[in-house]
Order: sequence, then C-alpha cells, then structure tokens
Amino acid sequence: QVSREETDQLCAENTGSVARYSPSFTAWEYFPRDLEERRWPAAVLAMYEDLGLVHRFGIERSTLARFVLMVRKGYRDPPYHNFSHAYSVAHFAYLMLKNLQLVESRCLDDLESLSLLTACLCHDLDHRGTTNSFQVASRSVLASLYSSEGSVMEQHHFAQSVCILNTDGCNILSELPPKDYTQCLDMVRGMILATDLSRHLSIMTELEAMATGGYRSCEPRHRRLLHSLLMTAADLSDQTKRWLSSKKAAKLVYREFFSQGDMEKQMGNDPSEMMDRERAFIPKLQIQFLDDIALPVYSLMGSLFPACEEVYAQTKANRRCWQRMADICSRRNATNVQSIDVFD
Ligand SMILES: Cc1nc2ccc(C(=O)N[C@]34C[C@H]5C[C@H](C[C@H](C5)C3)C4)cc2n2c(-c3ccccc3Cl)nnc12
Ligand SMILES: [Mg+2]
Ligand SMILES: [Zn+2]
Repeated sequence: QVSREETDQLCAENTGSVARYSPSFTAWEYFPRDLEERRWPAAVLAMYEDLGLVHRFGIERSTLARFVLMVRKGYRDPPYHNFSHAYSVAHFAYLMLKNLQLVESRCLDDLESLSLLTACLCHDLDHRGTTNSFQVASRSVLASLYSSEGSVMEQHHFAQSVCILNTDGCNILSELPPKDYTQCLDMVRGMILATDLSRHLSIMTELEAMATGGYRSCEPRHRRLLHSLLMTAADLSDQTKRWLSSKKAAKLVYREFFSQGDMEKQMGNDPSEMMDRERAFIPKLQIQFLDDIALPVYSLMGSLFPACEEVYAQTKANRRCWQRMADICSRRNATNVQSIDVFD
C-alpha cells in the first residue's frame, strides 16, 4: 500500500504546467531522467493533466496520485527495467501525443490517449531483469502461468496493472462508463503485449504496408497497429536521445543481460552471445539492435509523422557513434576487452 501522507503530499503538489519540471520538458531531446527522481511522480501527474485526461475522464487527483505511487511501488530494482524506465517510456508517449498532435489530428481519440499513457507507465510492472525465454528455461512461476500464450512477462505486467487498478482508491478508470472501461482495459492489454519485441517483429510487414499506403484511422486494424508501433517507439526511446544518455541506457540493459547469462551458466545452459559477458562485443550488438529493430521503428514513425523525423535522425547519429566505437575497439584489437569496460 501507499502511505496517506505520501499521497496527500503528491496530491497537494501544484503540478501546474509541465514547464515547472524543465523548459524543454516537451522537446524530443529532453531526457526525462535528468529530472530529480523524487519529482518523477509529480511529473507523471502533470503529464496526465497537461493532456487533459484528468478533466476529460473525471479522474480524482488523489486517485491518480495513489495510482502513480502504487505503480512506482510495483516496480523492482533491476539495472534497467525499474520505475525510471517506466517513467521515461510514459514521457516519450507524452511527447508523441503532444508533438505529433495525435488526438488533435484524430489519429487517436481521448480514450486511446489515456490507454497509451497508462499502458506505458505499467508496461514493465514487476520486471525481474530477465527475458521471456529465461522464464521458460528456468521454469519460473510466471512461465507456468503464461507460457502457453507466449509473451510471459508482458502478460504478467498486464495482470499487475489490473491488480493496481483494483486496489482501493487507485482506480483511475472508475469514472468511465462500463463500455469505455472495458475498451480501455482491452487497449491497455494489447499495448502492453505489443512491447514483446517478438510480437513487434511479427507485425513489421503490416506496419511497413501501413506506412507506405498511409494511416487510415477508420480501419480498426490500423488503429491497433499504430498502438503497437507507438508502444515500441516509446519502449526504445532511450536510443533516440543524446549519445551519452543512450549509451548509458544501453550499458544498463547489458548489465541485465549479462547477469541473466551468468545465471544461465549456473543452470548449466549456454547463454546467447548477447547475454554472455565473455563473448558479447557490445558495439556490434548495439549496431545490430539499432539496424534490425530500433531504426526501422523510428523510420516508420518518420514516414507516418514528419514531425518525428528528427527522432530518427538522432537515432541514426547514435548508430554512427556505435560504429566509431566498434572501429576503435577492433583497431585496438581489443576483442578480449571486458565488453563492459568499453564504456568507461
Ligand atoms: C539498448 C537495447 N538493446 C537491446 C538489444 C536486444 C534486445 C532484444 O530483446 N532482442 C531480441 C532479438 C531477437 C528477437 C526478439 C526476441 C529475442 C531474439 C531478443 C528481440 C532488446 C534491447 N533493448 C531493449 C528492450 C526492448 C523491449 C524489451 C526488452 C528489451 Cl531489453 N531496450 N533497450 C534495448
Ligand atoms: Mg517489457
Ligand atoms: Zn520496457
């Protein structure tokens, strides 16, 4: 549970305009983790308010405060998949809604906007810093619960979201008419499941077709494809920021991967190269990740929304930095370098 004074204090925060947090809070290049950690819950409240969601859906401020604090409590503290990631992903969703005018341009309606921001905040709830395949390999409780439908972690993240909404005084959707409530929960579920990169890869062809032919908001399939694309764009958004921030974020991802690899070795299994601190060469793996997954996402975003092209440009700039790093390391013939040291 969340203490009463914590809720009251957050509720009393005059979250006012988002400019209170930074004059560049609504800029693509703004790195949300630059804001001091204790102000993140207030910044989340301000985003809900600034998007007009509190007013539009009759959300009680104290309920929203309790909800955000419960969500923060619902995250563990692995190197990367902690509340700072959830807050950053929610912030990027806010940037897309704001800078691409997704509601104003009628690409999304208010309910989808509420669902997107809420799904981003909740999308990695109770993450343990290990992957879906690790759940199955380690025969975790989550695997026994969810492995038949796939996306083991993402189904758990959604289940945790529903638990929080069903906690007294935390249901920010309570004022929605029954039809909207059900629809919103369905969209949040689809959005959280969409953050499973395997699912994202399986719809890439459809996403490309949509980007080529143009987004048709009248088609339900297009709306769901857009939800998925927006979720992945938000989930990978650390890679769209300035070089030092995105490099630092990548370092935390590999800290999680390598500790999973260590556990897999202890279990007598062979980790993939990406998880194996002895074999991984991070610059090369990062170039692969950017080329195969991240860059196509922001390229699609750029072709659907011209205002998003600078995001794609920054991600390409980061790829060039990884390329330079790869060249320097391989020139120094540092193949045996402890791959993590490359960062320091
Ligand atoms: C910097 C960075 N690098 C990343 C490198 C690799 C992968 C990754 O999961 N690769 C794949 C590669 C194939 C096909 C599928 C399933 C598996 C086999 C594993 C995906 C993720 C990476 N990632 C994420 C991230 C985003 C969403 C969920 C989890 C994570 Cl960790 N966020 N930031 C980063
Ligand atoms: Mg996830
Ligand atoms: Zn995530």
